Amino acid sequence: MASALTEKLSRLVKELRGQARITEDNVAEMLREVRLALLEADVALPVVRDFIARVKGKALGAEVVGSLTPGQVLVGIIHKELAATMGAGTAGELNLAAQPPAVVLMAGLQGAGKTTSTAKLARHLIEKRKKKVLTVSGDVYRPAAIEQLKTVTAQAGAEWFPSTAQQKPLDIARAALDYARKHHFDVLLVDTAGRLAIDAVLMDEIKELHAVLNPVETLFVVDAMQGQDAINTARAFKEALPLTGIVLTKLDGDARGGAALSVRAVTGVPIKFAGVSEKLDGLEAFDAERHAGRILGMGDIVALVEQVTAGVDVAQAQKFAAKIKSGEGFTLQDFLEQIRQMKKMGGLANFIDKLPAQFSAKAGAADMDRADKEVRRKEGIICSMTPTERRKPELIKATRKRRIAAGAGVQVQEVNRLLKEFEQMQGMMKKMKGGGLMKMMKQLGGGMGGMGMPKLPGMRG
Ligand SMILES: Nc1nc2c(ncn2[C@@H]2O[C@H](COP(=O)(O)OP(=O)(O)OP(=O)(O)O)[C@@H](O)[C@H]2O)c(=O)[nH]1
Repeated sequence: MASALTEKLSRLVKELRGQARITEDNVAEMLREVRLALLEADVALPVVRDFIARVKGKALGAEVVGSLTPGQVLVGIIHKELAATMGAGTAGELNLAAQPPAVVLMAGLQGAGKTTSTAKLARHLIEKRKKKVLTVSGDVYRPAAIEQLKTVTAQAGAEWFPSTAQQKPLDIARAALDYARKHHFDVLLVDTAGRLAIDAVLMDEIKELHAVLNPVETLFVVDAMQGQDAINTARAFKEALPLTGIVLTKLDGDARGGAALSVRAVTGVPIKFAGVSEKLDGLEAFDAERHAGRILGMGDIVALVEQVTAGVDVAQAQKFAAKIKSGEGFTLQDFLEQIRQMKKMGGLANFIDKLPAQFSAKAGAADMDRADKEVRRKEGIICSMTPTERRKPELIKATRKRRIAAGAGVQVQEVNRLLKEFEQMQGMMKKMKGGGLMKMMKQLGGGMGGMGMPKLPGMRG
C-alpha cells in the first residue's frame, strides 16, 4: 500500500514539473490520492475532509521557488500539515508540576494497553526522571488485572499499592493517595478498569476517580490498531474527562496509524507517547514528523529532500559537470570531494534512516554502519596521497601503495581495490558526461552507486 502511494505521488510530482504555481487544477489529482491514503490509513472521514481543506488553503497560490516543482512543494505542505495536526514538537514528557505526589490517571478501553503503559511510564519516570513511583489498580472488575499490574510494576522497579476486587475504586484511590503522601512518592500512576465499549456506569466511575485524585495528567490510552473506531472512543473519553495527553499503543503492529490523526483532532490534546512493543522499554516519545511519513508511506522523504538540498554544494556540482564536459576528467580529488559531500549530508546510516520503509527495511543498521566505515576508509586512503597522485593515480607504484596504506591505517589490498573502483568509475563518468552528473547529484540517492559508494541492499544503485 505504502509503496503504491509513494509511486503515485512521485509520478504526480514529476507531472507537475515546470509549473510556477500551485493551482486548483494542477494539484487536484494529488490531493485525491492523499485523501485516499488517509482513508486507507484509517483516519476518520471528517478529519480527512478537514485536513484536505486546510492543505488546499495553504497550498493554493503558494510560490514555487528555486529548483523545486509544485509537486515537491505540495508534498512538503502536506507533510508539515500532517505533522502539525498530530502535534509536532509537543510530545515526550509528562507534566509533573504538582504538589507531590503528582497523580497520573490512565483511561481507555479494555485491552488498549493501559496496564502495560502504566508500567512503561513507571520505568520511564524512574530511569529518565529519577522519580519515586507508586502504581495502583482501580480495576475491581477483573482481579487478574490487579495481579498483572503487580507483576509489571515489579519489573519496572516501582512500588505497587495493593487493591482487591472487594474494594470500591474510590476507596482504593483515596488509600493509595494517602500512602503515596505519607511515603513521599513523587508520582502515583493510577490504572483504571477497562471497558469493552463506552459504558455509562464506568464512565461515571472514572469521572469520580478524577474528581478525587485531581490528576495533573489524565492520559487517554488508545490502540493504534483500532482504526476508524478510535474517533468515537476518543470523543467519548474527551467528553467525560479533561484529558491532557494521549498514549498511542501498538504502533509496532501493521496499522498505518491513522488513528493518531483522528484522536489528536478530536481530543485536541498532544500524543505524548507511543507504545512500540510489549516490553517495558517499548515506549517512545511520539514523533509526529516521522509518523506523518508513516501515514503517507513516504518515510522521512521530505526531510531527506531538505537534507539533500541543504547538503549538496550546487556550485561545486556544476564545477564537476563543467570539468567533465570539457574533457578534463574525473580525478581522485573530485572523488574525495564527493565523499565529503556525502558526509555533509549526514552519512549513509542517517540517509537510509530517512528512506521509506520498503527501502530501509532491507538495509539494516549494521550494513549502514559498515558502509559508513568504508566511506571513511576511502577518505583516509585518498588523503594519504599527494596532489599529483590524486590527479594521476597511474603513477602510484608498489612502494607508494604500501606507504599510502600505512598512512591510512589499512591493508595494501584496500588501496588496490579503491584504485580499481576509481578506474571503473572514471570510465562511467566519461560516458555520462556533465549533464548526467548534475542529474545524479540532484536525484535522491542516485549519486551513491555512481560515486564508488558501497551498494546498499534493496536499492537500485
Ligand atoms: N505489540 C504491542 N503490544 C502491546 C503494546 N501495549 C500493550 N500491548 C499488549 O496489549 C495487550 C493488552 O494490554 P494491557 O496493558 O493488558 O491492556 P489494558 O488496557 O490494561 O487492558 P485491561 O486491563 O483489560 O483494561 C497485552 O497483551 C499487551 O502486552 C504495544 O505498544 N505494542
